[in-house]
Amino acid sequence: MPEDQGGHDPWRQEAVQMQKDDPELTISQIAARLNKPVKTVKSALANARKKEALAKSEKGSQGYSKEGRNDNDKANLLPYQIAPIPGKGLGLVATRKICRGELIVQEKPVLTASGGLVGFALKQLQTQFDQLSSSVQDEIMVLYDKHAPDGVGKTLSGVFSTNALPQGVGSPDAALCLVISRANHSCISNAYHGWVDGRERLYCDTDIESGEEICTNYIQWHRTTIQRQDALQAQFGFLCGCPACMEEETLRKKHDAIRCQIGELDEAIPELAFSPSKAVALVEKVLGLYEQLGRPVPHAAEQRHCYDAFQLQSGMLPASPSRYIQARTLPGTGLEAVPRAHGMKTETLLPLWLQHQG
Ligand SMILES: C[S@@+](CC[C@H](N)C(=O)[O-])C[C@H]1O[C@@H](n2cnc3c(N)ncnc32)[C@H](O)[C@@H]1O
Repeated sequence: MPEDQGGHDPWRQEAVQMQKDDPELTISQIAARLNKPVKTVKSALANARKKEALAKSEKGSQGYSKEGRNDNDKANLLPYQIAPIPGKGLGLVATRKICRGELIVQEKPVLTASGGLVGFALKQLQTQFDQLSSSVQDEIMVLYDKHAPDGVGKTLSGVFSTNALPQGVGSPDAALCLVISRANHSCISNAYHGWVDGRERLYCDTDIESGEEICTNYIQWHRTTIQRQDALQAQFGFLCGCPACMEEETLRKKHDAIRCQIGELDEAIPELAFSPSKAVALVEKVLGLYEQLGRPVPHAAEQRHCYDAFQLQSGMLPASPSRYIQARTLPGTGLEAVPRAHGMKTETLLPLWLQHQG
């Protein structure tokens, strides 16, 4: 049996364990520690991931239990599993409670392409694909292709355009990841993406209970139900039936209006960079509007708006408006360390900001 095609050598388990213990370790570092070729280790890890995903989805199809697991299992479990979701194909399901702000998974992309999700260079993509091991190629081609809903006639470009994500907000470059690709959409998503050091990250946006589906938001959030549904149908070919889309009409209209208002204020805040007190008042208003939606303020939104408040009040504005808009969406700005309970008055914010800066 070729070295990268399976087998039970102990080093394979050791490689998997090393990656689990320290997700920041690169394959080259693992290979160096095990004294194995990088290609062999890469292939062994991909095989192990595939087996794990398969075992999990088989478990899911045999009847996934919403009750969660006992405490002994919890320590060894990934916080998610890939499982069938009625009406949506496969999806990600929490295997335990996941807390707001927690990192759910971080992945190195298997394919990247410049030129965005639509205009990416197919040749560039195909060249990268051809250089991957056959097991990783298989893992890519089992992902969903929106142009081949019954799985017949899938293409690499179809799989890529269905699943790839921008490398950070507004980036023209796209990346394809094997696990994060399985996250389905909800207009009241409980998870969000971040791009850090060449890796795609999935974070928890609002607390997720064990057995609950982990969903991201595929489209612009600040839109009415009809606008969201039209966009999802056109771009991804499905009709959204999430709890926000299914709300009773009066409530739905009220929430649609709040979403649009948040969108307008969100755009107005960076424009007010040189009137900090007005801008901070808007930040407070936005956070209040989120609360009127009847659920906790999502973690990503709160981080972004607290970042606004800090930058505006401390006068530490990035050089240009576009830099500023980019910076406010970066995950891990550390501002979550500053509780909103402190209020947003300059005299409270400034010392906290300085403390935060070390
Ligand atoms: C990135 S994939 C998500 C994972 C996919 N369900 C799978 O089986 O691999 C996007 C596709 O998932 C399906 N999908 C995502 N969210 C959905 C939802 N809320 N309702 C129905 N289908 C959904 C759509 O077919 C969409 O084109």
